[in-house]
Amino acid sequence: MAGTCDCPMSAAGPTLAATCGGGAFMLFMGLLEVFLRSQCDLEDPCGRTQYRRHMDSVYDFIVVGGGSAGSVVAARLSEVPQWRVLLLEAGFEEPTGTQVPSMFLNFIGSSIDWGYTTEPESMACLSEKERRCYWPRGKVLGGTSVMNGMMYMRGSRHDYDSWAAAGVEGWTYDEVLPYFLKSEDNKQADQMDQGYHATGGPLTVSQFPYHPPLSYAIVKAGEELGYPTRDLNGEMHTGFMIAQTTNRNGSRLSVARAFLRPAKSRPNLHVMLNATVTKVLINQTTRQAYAVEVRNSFGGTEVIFANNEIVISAGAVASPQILQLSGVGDPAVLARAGVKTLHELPAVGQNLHNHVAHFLNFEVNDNNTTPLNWATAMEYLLFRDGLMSGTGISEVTAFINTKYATPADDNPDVQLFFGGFLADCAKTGQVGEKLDNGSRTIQIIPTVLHPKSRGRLEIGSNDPFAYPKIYANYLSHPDDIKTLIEGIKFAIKLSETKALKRFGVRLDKTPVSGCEKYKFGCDAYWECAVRMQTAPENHQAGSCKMGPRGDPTAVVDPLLQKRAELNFPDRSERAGSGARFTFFYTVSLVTPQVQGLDRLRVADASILPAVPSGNTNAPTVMVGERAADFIKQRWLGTTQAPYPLGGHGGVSNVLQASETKSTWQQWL
Ligand SMILES: Cc1cc2nc3c(=O)[nH]c(=O)nc-3n(C[C@H](O)[C@H](O)[C@H](O)COP(=O)(O)OP(=O)(O)OC[C@H]3O[C@@H](n4cnc5c(N)ncnc54)[C@H](O)[C@@H]3O)c2cc1C
Repeated sequence: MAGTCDCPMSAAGPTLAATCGGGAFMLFMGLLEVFLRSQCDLEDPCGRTQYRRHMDSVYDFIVVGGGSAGSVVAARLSEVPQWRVLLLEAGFEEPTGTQVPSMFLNFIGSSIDWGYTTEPESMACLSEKERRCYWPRGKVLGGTSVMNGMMYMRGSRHDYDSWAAAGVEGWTYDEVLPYFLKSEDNKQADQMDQGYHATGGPLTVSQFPYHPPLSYAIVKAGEELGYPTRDLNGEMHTGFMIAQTTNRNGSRLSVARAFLRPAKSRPNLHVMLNATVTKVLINQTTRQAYAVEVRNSFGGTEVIFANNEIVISAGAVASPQILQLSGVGDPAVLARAGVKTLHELPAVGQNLHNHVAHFLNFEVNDNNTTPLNWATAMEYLLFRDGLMSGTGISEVTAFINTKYATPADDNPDVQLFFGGFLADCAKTGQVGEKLDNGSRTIQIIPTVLHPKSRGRLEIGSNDPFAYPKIYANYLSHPDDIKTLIEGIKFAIKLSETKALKRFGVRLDKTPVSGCEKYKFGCDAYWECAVRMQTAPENHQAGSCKMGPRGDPTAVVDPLLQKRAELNFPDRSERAGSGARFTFFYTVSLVTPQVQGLDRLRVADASILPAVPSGNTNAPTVMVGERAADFIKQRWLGTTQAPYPLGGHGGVSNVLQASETKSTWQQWL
């Protein structure tokens, strides 16, 4: 394998044995870990980001959070050699075990997981302890891209066009597509829809090297029900697919690995780990953000100044939390928490939403052995192939229409995820080792793509280390329940196809505890089941919503100030299609910037006004790309300020969210 190990090893992070539950797994998983860490391309001691122990006191740009968006923003800004960029990340380096695709669930609940729980829910997660849903989020360089399922999904044309139709100018599908392409290095571009993929970007995109036989059977089952197998990031968004993923040669490609490691030698990029931003400092006269307060790795507090801008990329939970801690938010919320209001913006933390799902268990005929043993381990260690090089049948996905969606719109309302055949934990690694529960089960997980339920989050105190209160409010809108029930019925129909019957797939009809009083399978039963055993997806979005300038429900602002024609002729060579395509597109010169404040942006999943139809990593990377590009245009490419300067001592774009609707409508 490529790479050299001739550099100091990184800090280990949680061990695989520990992520499997310790004790009984110690010997096999411990040995496996030793072997994995000796593989240079996985451990990558020489390629890893160099981080600093001490910060300078002033930078041009400060990026808060080194996750899916923040890694992109920091890497792209530091392409400008004269800019000094600081990336502050609360977590540490990614552990080597996370590089193995089949271990993708292991790190949930480990020390690299923030491990948020919601406040007690009234209509969902009812069988969870205290009715709280669990929200894993990466606390590590690379953020949640270090613990996600790696599925590369962009969402549909309809998603982005609807944002634009709601006033989020500059974000139609045609306007965002070039930014997906900018990142992409698609290793199978020739097998995908032409004109929708690129090569040569930092983010390697490809199917996993190995597919369990059941993966093929699932897409065949979809065909039996009339759904084509197709590139779901291409022309159409409805159908089945063994998805492409962000893996490189069978190992996880976190966004940090893709974007930050290649930038590790840039002297103008400083990366700090174990550095938690506790607030952003805002000048009350100029209404400009000018510094961040950071708890550094020594436990001390420092103030670091930004000459130009501060970009908050701390994710859908922490970004609104940081704004509120900084005095930006709803005055009532801030007052309750003991934080002085500096800028009234009640939308901060509102509009929080997420895909919502239900796990259906099915039994399958199988020899009932663990898929992780010395044979699969060796296959991975030597060839980066076999079950460890993928996520089992979680690599398959489908976008389908229930009776509530119109197929002609190509705007499916349910995504199916699958689970099973995961080579994750084994006690002995012997061929024939039995699974714990004595039978092989798989899961089909129907997921509501356009949830109408909305939640919110708010800080409960001015302690920056106290988790915010998350009110997810799942399944509070009746349409979400109705759609989910139809998704469940489709999943059962899928299990009854010839293709899946060959594997003996059969629904586990054990009633969900608490729902025994309903006849199994009727709508009332399923409603009870999904409320008891709610599966919150991991696609939290919208808590710093992007909206038209002055929209009181929006936190950040995509106002189109000036149009510019940009040309990326190199895209045509990268398309891998043989067909030349060149994008001439117009872009907003203003990006998600906090409404009414200057030099403060938010760029991460929190700005998505409505969660796209699909997984959220690729859309978040796209947001990072756009943010970096717009910042470059502001500070390098324009001679005039992108915002109209107001009469407030040079204050730009001052517009209080408390202004009336009629005031903000005049901007539309
Ligand atoms: C289990 C799981 C599976 C998933 N599977 C998929 C999938 O298969 N495909 C897909 O597309 N998406 C998937 N997702 C979702 C996707 O990974 C996320 O939507 C995406 O990574 C979010 O990116 P972000 O930049 O908004 O936040 P994050 O990537 O979470 O980044 C936020 C960063 O900010 C840091 N931070 C937070 N607070 C502070 C602070 N105060 N100071 C400094 N740093 C701070 C955090 O530690 C973190 O590194 C999955 C998510 C989970 C949890």
